[in-house]
Amino acid sequence: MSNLRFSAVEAAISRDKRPAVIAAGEKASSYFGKNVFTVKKMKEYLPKNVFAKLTSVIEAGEAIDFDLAEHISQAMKSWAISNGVSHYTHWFQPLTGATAEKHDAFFEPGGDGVAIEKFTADALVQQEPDASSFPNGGIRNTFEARGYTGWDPSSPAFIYETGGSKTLCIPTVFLSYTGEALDYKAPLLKTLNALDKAAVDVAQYFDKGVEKVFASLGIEQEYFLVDLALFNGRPDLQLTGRTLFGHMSAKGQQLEDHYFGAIPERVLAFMVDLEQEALKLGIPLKTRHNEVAPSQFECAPMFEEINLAIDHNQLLMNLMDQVALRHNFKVLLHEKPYADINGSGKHNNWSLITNTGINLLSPGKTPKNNLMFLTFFVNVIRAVYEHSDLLRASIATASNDHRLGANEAPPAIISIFLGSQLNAVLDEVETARVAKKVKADSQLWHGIPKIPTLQLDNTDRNRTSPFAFTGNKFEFRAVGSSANSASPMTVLNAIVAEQLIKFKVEVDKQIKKGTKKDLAILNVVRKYIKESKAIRFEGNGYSKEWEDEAAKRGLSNIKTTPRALDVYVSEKTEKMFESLGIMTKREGEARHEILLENYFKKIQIEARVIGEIVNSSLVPAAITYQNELIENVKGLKDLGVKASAYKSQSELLERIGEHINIILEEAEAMRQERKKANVLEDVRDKAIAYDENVKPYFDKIRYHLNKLEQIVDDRKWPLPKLRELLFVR
Ligand SMILES: NC(=O)CC[C@H](N)C(=O)O
Repeated sequence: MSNLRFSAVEAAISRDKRPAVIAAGEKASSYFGKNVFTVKKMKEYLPKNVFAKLTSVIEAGEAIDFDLAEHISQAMKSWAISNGVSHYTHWFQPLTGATAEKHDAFFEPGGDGVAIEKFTADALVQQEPDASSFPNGGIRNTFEARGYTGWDPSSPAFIYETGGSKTLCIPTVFLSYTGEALDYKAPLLKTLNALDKAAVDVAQYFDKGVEKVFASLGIEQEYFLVDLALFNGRPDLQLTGRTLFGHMSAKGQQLEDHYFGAIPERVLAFMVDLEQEALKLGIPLKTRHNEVAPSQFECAPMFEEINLAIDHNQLLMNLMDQVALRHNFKVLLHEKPYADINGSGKHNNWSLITNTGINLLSPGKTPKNNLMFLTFFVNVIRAVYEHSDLLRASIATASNDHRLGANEAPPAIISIFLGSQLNAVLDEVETARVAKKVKADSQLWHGIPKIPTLQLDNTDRNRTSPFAFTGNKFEFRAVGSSANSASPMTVLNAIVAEQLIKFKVEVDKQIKKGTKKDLAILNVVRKYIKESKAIRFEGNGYSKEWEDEAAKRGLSNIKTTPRALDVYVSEKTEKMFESLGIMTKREGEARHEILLENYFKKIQIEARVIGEIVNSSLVPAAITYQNELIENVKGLKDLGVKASAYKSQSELLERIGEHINIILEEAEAMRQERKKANVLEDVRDKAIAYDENVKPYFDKIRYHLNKLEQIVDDRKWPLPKLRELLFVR
């Protein structure tokens, strides 16, 4: 078999289909967190008095001083070295979307041929990577390259093992020399403080015992697996993460036989391996299953504190990639690797939890608790209503644009699904007659409907909703599978913090005027319910009626990234981020520029790959077959066979010729549009040009290539077909 396709198919077919699952041989609980420098391990490695000091610092939420950092660095070093670690690195999340690391050895020569293993507080707390080589939106120039990574003690250090080498990874933020955030983590951490303060202030209306509120997050991660050899046979998958052409396999997901089906053994072996590695890193993976599309799967951990959950998800994506290779699989985290079947999301399940263990988005059993629930619930709705465009922007990428609006992924219109029960509750609160003057507490509660205890997930499911309430949390479903969740979660935390601050101002104003506290709260809650009604939608998010209705309600429907991102630099957004101390105007502008740049570069790469595949691979294959047909028809004619006997062959020849011609014409026209876009100076103009003038060619070219794929001799088609990518495993 000569061509790459057939050798790839052969390699994929001959893999061991029933590999033995490598079991850890121990209970998962015995190795959970084995590679994490947990508080328990710190206790083991730190002197008693130092550990006591650390505990009190953590409890008070104070900063760790240098002396304490010195002790921790020594403890960390001893723990790491006793586990066979040779190097350490600051592990950070630049705006590339991936994680970054630069390793340094503990080893240090001392002179006289002796050497020691060294790690100091300095090395733990701060490092200096080159900031200009990372996306920085003009904040850093090549000649002023300095940037800093700074230790985030709220996320524990861990040992990452790869290729027999072990590295101590220290989670850090990444800032420019001038102090601007150049990463996803720094703004997220800032939102946590803002949210904590705003939520505590409101929670104290109900419970003076609440001293801390944190956001929790559980991230469902969808992904595709494809055999490594087949993946390597597709330059488009390799370079862009998605197939840019390929006729849909005759059998796709239409029989719905894959979802929750039995997991193929080869895939299961990968999953078990992944879970074991994840658990060692303290990532609490709990769920695994087949997703809807063929070769699509999902894994999900238990929820955690939001900063940790996001670090863990970033780590998990690395781990998935690494572990998959051991099984000769490639993990596809792209939102839409295959055009006509489901794409992949990263559903973010978000809630608010108090230090007293109360989930503020879980309806309570008593009327008082219900009012607390309603307060937070309605404030989140109001916040999403107010900043829906910003939430849309927070999930906008070139790859997610392909996913939104079809195949169980939410549309670009942001709306909230509450489920019939809670919708009815809000309607009741809105219209209930509440006594103007409350003599006794008991009277007030007439205005608050009894909320039935909602079991987790007992609300109906609406897969077309971007933001759905699921019993005791909100699920932001629009987040793409390859995203760093810190982007949408920074926005969500911030807008809710801003909203809670406004709420308290309004309630306090009423209290000052003499309204009883609970009534004042209820008044403002009712006002918010009325104001934010437009964002609530229970129906089919894909329908044309909803598009029209949403437009009438004033909700925006921005389908592609370049324009969706505009809101990042709107006055409203800048004011919100600045007033909460999360991002300065300059940081916002830099982010906007980085995202636009990322967008046009992604489309530019796709366009180039299409050009290359068309010209050097698929069109030549079609021409080879066309030549065979020409010979065939000529031969028949020469033999004197009557024309009606090769009429279809002649027509086939014509069809092939027409498709080839259109493909070549369109590819050339696309190249010309690219050239025009490339000379545009302004990055927004460039991104829009790529979106509106270059991208439309993709589907046109794909259409004709797919037609060719169906008629050209299968033996001559050089690149793996979708049916092979999706079903050979
Ligand atoms: N079953 C599901 O939840 C499918 C979700 C879908 N894959 C998405 O893109 O979000």
